[in-house]
Amino acid sequence: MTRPFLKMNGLGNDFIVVDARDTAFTPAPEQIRAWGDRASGIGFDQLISIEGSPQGDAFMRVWNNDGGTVETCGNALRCVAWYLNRDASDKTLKIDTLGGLAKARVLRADAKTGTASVDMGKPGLDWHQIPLSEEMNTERLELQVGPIDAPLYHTPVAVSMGNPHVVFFVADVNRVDVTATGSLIENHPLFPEGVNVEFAQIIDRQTIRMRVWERGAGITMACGTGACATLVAAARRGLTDRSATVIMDGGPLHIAWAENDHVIMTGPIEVEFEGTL
Ligand SMILES: N[C@@H](CCC[C@H](N)C(=O)O)C(=O)O
Repeated sequence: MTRPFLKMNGLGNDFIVVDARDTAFTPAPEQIRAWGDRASGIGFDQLISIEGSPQGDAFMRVWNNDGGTVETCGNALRCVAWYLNRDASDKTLKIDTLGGLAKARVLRADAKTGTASVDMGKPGLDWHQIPLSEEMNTERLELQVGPIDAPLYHTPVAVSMGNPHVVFFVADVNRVDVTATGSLIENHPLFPEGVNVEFAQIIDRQTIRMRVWERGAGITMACGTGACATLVAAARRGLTDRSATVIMDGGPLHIAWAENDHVIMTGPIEVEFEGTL
């Protein structure tokens, strides 16, 4: 059976989006890995299917390119919002995910691009079994990768945005070996279900530079849930205001942690091409 898809991205974090509202889509993990391979397949960070939902406008299912199902994806939520509301009518969409219900508004849309704002819900500050202090320090996690003068990574902040994140604050994000360090932390025994890893450098109280190692996908150009987790971690530690721009390799997202505890993510989407699986 053939399936049409859209190749989309949010700040370079890229997806294959399949509309499965009428016909079920249940790809096997090895098939996802083959499609996701950038050398021999189509290449993407996540595979997304849009399904029907009894409690929302749609259900968004997410697989990483290693074939594993995960709870949610912030950048893909903006893409799905654009897909469901391409005329950018003044409408709040409810998009359900395994990580919880998100509410999205499309602020601008044309045939190939758009801007959307997503209420990602409340961050989880006690998502993991690891003992967290008041400051949410994961005090048992400390590691050094590389030569003796390499940076020491320690006391990250653990935040759930529906999916798990640990955020490390560093003096210079350009000195971080994201692949070596990120893959070690993703597979650290403290995180039996794996974890997304953010390395964040505070520029000023409204600006954070962040690089990410995504669970099940490796280095990506941007991570929406990672940007939200980073802002929550920084604001909770008193390093930034509750509203800031998080600049990733693929560009900036605006994140606000509102007084009602909800995290609002605003940023762009882009359509690259369409095709058939
Ligand atoms: N790129 C995403 C997150 C995708 C899932 C993540 N790798 C996980 O395993 O939880 C985003 O924009 O949030």
